[in-house]
Amino acid sequence: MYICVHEKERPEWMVVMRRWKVCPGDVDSGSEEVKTMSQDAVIGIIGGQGWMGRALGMALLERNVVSPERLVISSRSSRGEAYRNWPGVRCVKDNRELVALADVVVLSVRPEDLASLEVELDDKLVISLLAMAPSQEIANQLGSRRVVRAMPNAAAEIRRAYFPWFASPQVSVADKRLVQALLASCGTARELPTERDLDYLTALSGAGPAYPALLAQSMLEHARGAGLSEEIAREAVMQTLVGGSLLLETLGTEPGDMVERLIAYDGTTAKGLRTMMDEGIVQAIHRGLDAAHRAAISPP
Ligand SMILES: NC(=O)C1=CN([C@@H]2O[C@H](COP(=O)(O)OP(=O)(O)OC[C@H]3O[C@@H](n4cnc5c(N)ncnc54)[C@H](O)[C@@H]3O)[C@@H](O)[C@H]2O)C=CC1
Ligand SMILES: O=C(O)[C@@H]1CCC=N1
Repeated sequence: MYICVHEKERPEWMVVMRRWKVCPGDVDSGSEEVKTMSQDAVIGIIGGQGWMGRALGMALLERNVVSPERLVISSRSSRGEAYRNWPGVRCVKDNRELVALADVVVLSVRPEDLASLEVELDDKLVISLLAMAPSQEIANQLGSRRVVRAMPNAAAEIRRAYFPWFASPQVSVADKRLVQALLASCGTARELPTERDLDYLTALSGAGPAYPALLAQSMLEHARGAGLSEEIAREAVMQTLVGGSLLLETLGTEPGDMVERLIAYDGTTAKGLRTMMDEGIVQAIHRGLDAAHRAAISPP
């Protein structure tokens, strides 16, 4: 199935995939590089039934970035429940079989499972989603120097992840175009200049959806304590957090300016914010981000 969208309205992944001849009749046939990374590339996801692996696999299929026949996933059970509506997707248990089939291997197991992976990538392109595992460790463990580290977040499940990535020097320009197109299916993908930035963003955006969840939890507890019904408390918290975030994004306002603007009323908001700041909410957030960052660079 092919999607026809006006050039100006095409999302980034669609523009790139068209360059790889995904849509017939619109081929940049002048580039050998583009031909090499054409629709023939098979994507394998190790851990493709887990939270992140499944989110990426589903996004690739639903957005027609990869056809079912070009997707292979491995899981411990070999049964591809998550992919039952996509019979063309190959689900395997043996990661060596996946590696033999795939041109690009996405690694989406937990960091503690990395050491027990017995595969040899023979310099195939690998995209690791693992937190706390440096490129060098991935290269040593999997036998490929073409390593991309990418950091999704839980919002990949609804295609709203911030998905930064860093490529080792052996990754080619064509590889990078492919990576950007694959990851953009889950939200906003962005190449980073250094691996250091990726480690930092593991704490900020990788872990990020947990932070509004904590805020929502504490607001909800407070609303329940104030005697609101469960239904109204939940609706009020969710609509407020979503609406407030969309307001910042839509207006493009500097967050600090929005805080000042609301404090300037010198009313209820000012009382609430000043108390939270006097109690050390900003320092608590900074200390939390520092701790998550430390964990990202020196795992226990
Ligand atoms: N969940 C999140 O919000 C984020 C996760 N990450 C990273 O993504 C990676 C995956 O995390 P999740 O998807 O949340 O974990 P998960 O536990 O949901 O998924 C991991 C999957 O890998 C499978 N698995 C383990 N060993 C395997 C093997 N040898 N062969 C095939 N499959 C195997 C497991 O059965 C499981 O289905 C982690 O390394 C994590 O650091 C990064 C950013 C955010
Ligand atoms: O908590 C973790 O280690 C992973 C990385 C960022 C989000 N989840």
